[in-house]
Amino acid sequence: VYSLYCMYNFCQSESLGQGSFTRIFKGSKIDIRDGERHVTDVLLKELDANHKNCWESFFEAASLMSQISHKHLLLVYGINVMVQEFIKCGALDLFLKREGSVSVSWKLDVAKQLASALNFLEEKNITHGNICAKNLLLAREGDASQGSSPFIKLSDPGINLAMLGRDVLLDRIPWVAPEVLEAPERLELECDKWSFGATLWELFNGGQAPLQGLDLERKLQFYETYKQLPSSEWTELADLISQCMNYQPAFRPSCRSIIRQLNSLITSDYVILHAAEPLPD
Ligand SMILES: N#Cc1ccc(Nc2nc(N)cc(-n3cnc(CCO)c3)n2)cc1
Repeated sequence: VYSLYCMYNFCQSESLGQGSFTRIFKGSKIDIRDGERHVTDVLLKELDANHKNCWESFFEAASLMSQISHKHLLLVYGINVMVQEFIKCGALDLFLKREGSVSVSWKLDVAKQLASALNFLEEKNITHGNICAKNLLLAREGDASQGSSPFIKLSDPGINLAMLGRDVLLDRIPWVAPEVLEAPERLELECDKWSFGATLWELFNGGQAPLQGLDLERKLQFYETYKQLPSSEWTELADLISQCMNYQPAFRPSCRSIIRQLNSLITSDYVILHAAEPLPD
C-alpha cells in the first residue's frame, strides 16, 4: 500500500501565483510508511472562487492525469482531498470524554441543535445515514458562567452505507437502524431518528460508546432479540430515546415531536436538580 496515512498541509503564504482559473501553492505531503515520515514537496492547485462552476472539467483533467504515467508526464498524487471548514473544538464524543461533566441544559441545547439539523434534512427529504456523536463537531464550547451556549455542526455522512461491508455495518450497531442492516441501499428518513436516539444516549452518558466492547455477534444479537440501551434514570429522557429507537420505523417520532419533547425536558425540574454548574444563589 503506497501511503497508509497521507496528510496534506499547505501554507497559504507560499502562493506561487495564478494559473488561468487556478491559484497555486507550495505544500508538503507527509506520508507515514513503516513508521517513518516521508515529506514530499507538492504543488497544490486550487480552482479559484469565481470558476467553481467548471470544477468537473478541472477534476476530469486531474483524474485523467492521475490514471496514466510517463516519465515526461507530471505525476498527480491525488484529487480526493475534501477540504472542510475547521471546527474549533473537534468531535463531540472526544470533547465529552475529555470534559467529564457538562450541565444537563448544555446537553439538551446540543440535542436541540441536532434535532433542528435533522428537521431541516427531513424537510428536504434527505437522509444523512451516519448520525453519531463522532460526527457532531463542536464549533463553540459554550460557557455557562459567561452565558454562552454550545454550537454544533453535523459533519458529512462519509461513505454511503450501501458501499460499506456488512462488518462495518454491524460495527455501527446501535447507531445504524435495524432495518438498514437488511437493506442498506434503501435508506429512509426514519433511520436518522433511530441514530438520533443512540446519539442522545451518548450525549447523556459522557460520550461513551453504547454497547462498547460487544463483538459483532453480540451486537447482532442485540437487534435480533429487540434489546434497548440501558435507560437513564430520567424517565422522560429514557422515553424519548426508546421512542426514537423503536424497531418499527413508522412508530418513531417526527422531528417536530422530538423538538417538542426536548423543549419539555428543558423545563422539567430534573434540569434544576442536576445542573452541573453551581446553582445561581
Ligand atoms: N484537539 C482537537 C481538534 C480536532 C479537530 C478539530 N476540528 C475539526 N474540524 C472538522 N471540520 C472536522 C473535525 N473532525 C474531527 N474528527 C473528525 C472525524 C469524525 O467526523 C472530524 N475536526 C478541532 C480540534
